Amino acid sequence: MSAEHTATVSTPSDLETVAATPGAAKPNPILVADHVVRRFGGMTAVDVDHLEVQEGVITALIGPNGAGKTTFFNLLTGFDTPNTGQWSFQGRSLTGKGGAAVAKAGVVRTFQLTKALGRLTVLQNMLLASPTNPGEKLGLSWLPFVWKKHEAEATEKAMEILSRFKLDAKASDYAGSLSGGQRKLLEMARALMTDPTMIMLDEPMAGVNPALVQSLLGHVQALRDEGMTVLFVEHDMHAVRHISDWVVVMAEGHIVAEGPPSTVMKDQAVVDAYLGAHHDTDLGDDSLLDPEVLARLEAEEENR
Ligand SMILES: Nc1ncnc2c1ncn2[C@@H]1O[C@H](COP(=O)(O)OP(=O)(O)OP(=O)(O)O)[C@@H](O)[C@H]1O
Repeated sequence: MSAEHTATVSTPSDLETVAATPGAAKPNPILVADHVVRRFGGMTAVDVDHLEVQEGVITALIGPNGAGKTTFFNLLTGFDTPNTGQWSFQGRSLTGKGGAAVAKAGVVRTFQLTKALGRLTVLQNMLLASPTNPGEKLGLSWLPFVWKKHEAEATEKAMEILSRFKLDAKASDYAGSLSGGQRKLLEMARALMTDPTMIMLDEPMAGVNPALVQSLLGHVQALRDEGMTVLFVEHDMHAVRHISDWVVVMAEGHIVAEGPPSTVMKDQAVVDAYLGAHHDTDLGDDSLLDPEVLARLEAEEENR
């Protein structure tokens, strides 16, 4: 984290004064995007005029299928190139930077666990996500004591993160043998190997057993409470309503609404376009976030 950002600690209440309008200015924006356009042939997948993501809060990016959410994520994280547009993180331009440079700047995204990664163990997955061996920069990584020290440190860090997500007992299991919920936890755990300032989660609740959704939500909130900025794409509206501090709605490539979940999810245009009949149900039973209940749910999930 840069010096200028350690000085300011944002909390969700800082958003109370922000206007619920597309492109609204935030008190402490960590990511700012302007005029980001991505076309595929004649089709415009993303056309975001202006977006500010507030530091230290959980922002959900929602919208119907094909709205451009994943494409926008890919652009911001250097995995795709826009036709036009600029964006910056902590005041520094990230425009045109590739995935590795974006990660180095402190922005990391989760990826779905692919088949190939499923054939590696949980610990190997974690070590693959570890930042480059510092010895490589100096051309010293071939020296056994340099790489052994790095490997030992990375393993220790990986095991610490795995234990936070209660996956340490699975360290030597093949990642492919994990349940849907455990895979999502591993995706999050992998992302934390780089000590990010901001984490971007692509559908963290997809394919997760409802019992474990509560646990995942708790983990995401814990990251925010530790000061991390979270931006996540999600279709599960209960999850969005329950943990988001701010919601941004995309449709046909544009940002069509943004605001606190209570406001955005009542917006008739958003409800009609997207949320359907169950928009007013909040899954948010905080008693389920009780650590003992969570431990039981996680144990059940593990034994499945
Ligand atoms: N590589 C590509 N080539 C051509 N068209 C693409 C490509 N990637 C995305 N698109 C199109 O761009 C539009 C936006 O897709 P995108 O996946 O970003 O939407 P999304 O909001 O993430 O949807 P979903 O919620 O279904 O994941 C869609 O019409 C999609 O078909």
